[in-house]
Amino acid sequence: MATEVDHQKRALRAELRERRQNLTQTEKDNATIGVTEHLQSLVTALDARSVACYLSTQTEPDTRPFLNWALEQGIRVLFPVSRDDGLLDWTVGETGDETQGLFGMPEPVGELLGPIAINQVDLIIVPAAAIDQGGMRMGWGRGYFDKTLGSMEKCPPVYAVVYDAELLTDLPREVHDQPVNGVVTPSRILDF
Ligand SMILES: Nc1nc2c(c(=O)[nH]1)N(C=O)[C@@H](CNc1ccc(C(=O)N[C@@H](CCC(=O)O)C(=O)O)cc1)CN2
Ligand SMILES: Nc1ncnc2c1ncn2[C@@H]1O[C@H](COP(=O)(O)OP(=O)(O)OP(=O)(O)O)[C@@H](O)[C@H]1O
Repeated sequence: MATEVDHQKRALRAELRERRQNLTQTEKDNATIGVTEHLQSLVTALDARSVACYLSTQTEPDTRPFLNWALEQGIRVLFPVSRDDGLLDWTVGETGDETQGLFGMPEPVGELLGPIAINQVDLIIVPAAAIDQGGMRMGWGRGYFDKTLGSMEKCPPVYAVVYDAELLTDLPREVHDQPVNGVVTPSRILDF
């Protein structure tokens, strides 16, 4: 049954999605520069040798320049592959090809490593629609990262990537929602 919080989340997602769609190419290009720089600083500060990170869509802050840098550095990158049971498989995308996964998300093509492969990384970079000042995360509504993070015994640092205007005071919250340790925006890295 859809609850009041479900409705609030849905309305907020629609607003945030529209805002992203209205960004100009110049605004997106400037955001990419900042996000790339801050993701590189984060990986360097944590001395992460392996990271989990998604391939961004057209409207998400662009993770691709960061991913190219990470691969050049010899960092192992695990990419999420959506499964229809709500869990995420992971792949290093050794073929170099990209495809559209479930729901049209971009995914690399490669051997599927299964949900527990995520336990091997030093840093998890997650997509989000918004983050609040306490570090609670709202995603795009399929619960993939809530389930993944909620099932991990020992979780490395988790950072979300959002635009600055998506750092909100308060978010509607459900019991299964998982917080992040920090957030990367075009203008800064924020630790909770
Ligand atoms: N680039 C990228 N890859 C990712 C994610 C992501 O957010 N971004 N995911 C993060 O979990 C997973 C896929 N999650 C998804 C979550 C929701 C919908 C989706 O279509 N949701 C709504 C509409 C969203 C909206 O309001 O704009 C729908 O069901 O119609 C699709 C995939 C794994 N890969
Ligand atoms: N740990 C969990 N176990 C079972 N169901 C869950 C869990 N986490 C989330 N769900 C279900 O998934 C659906 C989406 O949850 P929610 O709106 O919090 O997702 P989200 O954080 O926006 O999505 P995502 O993690 O994919 O970005 C809800 O119906 C919720 O009940």
